[in-house]
Amino acid sequence: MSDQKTGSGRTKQPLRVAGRARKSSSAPGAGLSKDDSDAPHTLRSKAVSLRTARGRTTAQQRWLSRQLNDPYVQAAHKQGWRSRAAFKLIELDDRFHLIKPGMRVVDLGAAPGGWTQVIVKRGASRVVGVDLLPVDPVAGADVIEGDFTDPEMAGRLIGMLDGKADLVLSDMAPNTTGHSATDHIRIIGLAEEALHFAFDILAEGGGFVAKVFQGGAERAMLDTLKQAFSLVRHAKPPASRKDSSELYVVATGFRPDRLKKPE
Ligand SMILES: C[S@@+](CC[C@H](N)C(=O)[O-])C[C@H]1O[C@@H](n2cnc3c(N)ncnc32)[C@H](O)[C@@H]1O
Repeated sequence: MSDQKTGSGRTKQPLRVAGRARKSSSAPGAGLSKDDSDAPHTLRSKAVSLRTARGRTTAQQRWLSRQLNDPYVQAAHKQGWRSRAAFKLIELDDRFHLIKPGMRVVDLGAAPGGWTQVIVKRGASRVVGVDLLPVDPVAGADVIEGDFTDPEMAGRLIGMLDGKADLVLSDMAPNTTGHSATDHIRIIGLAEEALHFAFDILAEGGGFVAKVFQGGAERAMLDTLKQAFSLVRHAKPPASRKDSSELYVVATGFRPDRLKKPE
């Protein structure tokens, strides 16, 4: 990846994690995921094991070849990010100036921890997160394993944060089914849950970012966002693959007074 000039006085190469990237918990030993969060340093060993399988070009091999030739995967490996997804947050933050030193941030769908690394590196003072998958510890953050949609999870995260949040980020993505309408509805469902959680935990003026897929069902969520935040934008960061319908909603300036009170 080419270096990013942030426009906010930040260094061009935003993070250099000392030493080699750690083994990621989201690098599934059993099979390959299409998920682009797959930790880059595990790919070579996957390639070796796939090469031992004789014969046809499988979808896995095509996926692996794409990963190996992806400049973001290579840059993540070199710079010590746990995922290529880290660059998406870097790009979103460079553009929208979301993370400020001393902030309290919630990271939903954190594994393997690329976004968590970025949040900590950019100066957040308190970072809590959750993922279905275990996440190797990130110094300066507390990430738990669990399902965000569990009824007790929101309360657990609120307890861990011990106060209001300045920023709620959701990079959660369900496993794709291949049926785009179904995938769209599932990811919007997760984003909506994240938004309602954000309503409970965000301080006035706070921000909310969530991954969605283009497809239409996000319109209702956008209406809610526009009501509750001063500014709502869409962004597809350059690191987001062009052939993916993924994009992010970025809402800033939370206005709790504008939320409809229950009757
Ligand atoms: C694209 S990955 C996140 C990548 C991460 N932001 C990073 O930079 O490393 C999406 C994650 O969402 C998680 N996820 C999906 N559904 C979830 C749920 N209901 N609760 C918690 N995590 C979930 C998946 O396990 C997956 O690790």
